[in-house]
Amino acid sequence: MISAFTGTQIRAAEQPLLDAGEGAVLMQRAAHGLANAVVNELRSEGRRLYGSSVTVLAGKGNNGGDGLFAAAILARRGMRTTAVLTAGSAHPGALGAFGAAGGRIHVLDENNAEELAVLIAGDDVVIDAILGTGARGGLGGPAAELIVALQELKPKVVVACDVPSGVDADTGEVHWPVLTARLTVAFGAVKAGLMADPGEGCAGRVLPVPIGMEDSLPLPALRRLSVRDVAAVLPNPGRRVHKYTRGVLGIVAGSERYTGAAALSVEAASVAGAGMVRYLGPETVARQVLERTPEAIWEPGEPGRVQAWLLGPGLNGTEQLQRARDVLAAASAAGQPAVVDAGALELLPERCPPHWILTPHAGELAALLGRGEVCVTREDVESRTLHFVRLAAEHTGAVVLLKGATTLIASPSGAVFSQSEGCPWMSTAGSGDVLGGILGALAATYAESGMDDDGPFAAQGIEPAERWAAAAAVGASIHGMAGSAASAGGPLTASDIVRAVPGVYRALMEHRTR
Ligand SMILES: NC(=O)C1=CN([C@@H]2O[C@H](COP(=O)(O)OP(=O)(O)OC[C@H]3O[C@@H](n4cnc5c(N)ncnc54)[C@H](OP(=O)(O)O)[C@@H]3O)[C@@H](O)[C@H]2O)[C@@H](O)CC1
Ligand SMILES: Nc1ncnc2c1ncn2[C@@H]1O[C@H](COP(=O)(O)OP(=O)(O)O)[C@@H](O)[C@H]1O
Ligand SMILES: [K+]
Repeated sequence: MISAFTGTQIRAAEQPLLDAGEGAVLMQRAAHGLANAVVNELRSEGRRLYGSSVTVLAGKGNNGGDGLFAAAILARRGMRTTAVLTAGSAHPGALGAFGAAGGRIHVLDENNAEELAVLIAGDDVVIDAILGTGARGGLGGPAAELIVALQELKPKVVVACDVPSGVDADTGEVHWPVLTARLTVAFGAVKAGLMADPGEGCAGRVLPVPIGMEDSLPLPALRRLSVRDVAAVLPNPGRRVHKYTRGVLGIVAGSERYTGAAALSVEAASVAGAGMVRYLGPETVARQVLERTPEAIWEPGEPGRVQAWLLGPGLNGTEQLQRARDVLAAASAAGQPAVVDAGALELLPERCPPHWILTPHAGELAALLGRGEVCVTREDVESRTLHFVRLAAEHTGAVVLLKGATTLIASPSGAVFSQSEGCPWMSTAGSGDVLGGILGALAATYAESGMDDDGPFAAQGIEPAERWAAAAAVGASIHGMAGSAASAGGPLTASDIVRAVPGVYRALMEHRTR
């Protein structure tokens, strides 16, 4: 499990060490971690350190101090080093060390941003150490000009010091312009803003470097399940199971207009481990669903028993909407878990049970919040994903899974998970319907006993109030892994994601036995 913390939490954890006069030691550890990361990045490209060039963009705070100390280490190891002081002044000790190691210094001013950008862009590595956790807002003036010009010139390798400057370490909000990093070296722990969009999109790979305050960290603001975590909680049918004990999922999806959504979600649920899928919908749609997944059962009348529901993909028309309304009311009364997507999001009651999982994309989340009189646009949600997903979970009382390049899952208890295994090729029609099917299958499987204190989530130390959010994170992770496997770097269809799901399960099961 990767845990992420806000800048405020990390500063609080550092405080006792700072009070004990250990600040300089922490900074040295950070600088060594950053310098080593630069060395490894160059070596991974088969480059020699000696004679390679690095520029550090250094702000006036401790972030700039970390960058300058790291550059001093690199200068002593044979790199040609340059510093650009973006605020005129810099951490005195670090600047002294940098000068003593033989680094060249430029001071950014109103007139030289473009010229410096051209100079820097030719270097092998650029270290962004302008702003860290102490930033208020983003870059302005000549520093912003420098970053805009540099971004256009596409420097070879950008390594961000702690966070890319301009990314809010607590929230992932981005104050443009930001220099997109290939690697972000995070000191002490990963910052929450590196695991939520749009911040994550600027950070590249994130490498946490311990600096000695890790034992004092509080509960994380955000968590990400690793492959090992997902493997550990994956339902694994025992010898005595049968289809009903494995979990039956009821699906209300599709319509005459959107037949494919029903077909995709039913097939995805079937391959993602549901014991059985009962489909509820018009006969014309059901025929196509069964053609693709003959294993599913069509329920023209009163449906048989289920452990969980998936409602919403491709939902349209009076008859299907009424069916979904009835099922939601029944599921609420019976205390059954439900995954609620797309068209069914409009049918939700004001407060939902905490074991319902809502799966909006940014536009749908804006509409969902609008029902509670929070007027926001899709763009607002996209620029403050962590804030709005939390707000939606708080307002609805349900688990809210916000889809995107990074998928955020907020529990009404306040816990948030972040998964990012997918790839941009997955932004294709029907991809969300497949996710719905996977989540539905997991909900049906976990419904009976998965959430108990002797279940798999408890064994991973996940608190009862966070377990349904963790289950949704498992679904997002499997969906992302299946999409990336199906893509292998190229385009894909939603059907390809479905076909890749069993392979992902197999790989995870193997992981478990290792
Ligand atoms: N605590 C520790 O001992 C350790 C901390 N560590 C490192 O320190 C970093 C935090 O350092 P920090 O607190 O000095 O703040 P930092 O991120 O460098 O930036 C703030 C500076 O920039 C300025 N500034 C603010 N906003 C601005 C803006 N929009 N545009 C322009 N300027 C702006 C602000 O000046 P002001 O405006 O307040 O005069 C201030 O001087 C952290 O990310 C990690 O790298 C590690 O070494 C481990 C040990
Ligand atoms: N850029 C991206 N990178 C990775 N995954 C993405 C990206 N864009 C979208 N996705 C994923 O693709 C799916 C799209 O779902 P959705 O918007 O509901 O599409 P649809 O309604 O067409 O099925 C979500 O699971 C989302 O997380
Ligand atoms: K930085």
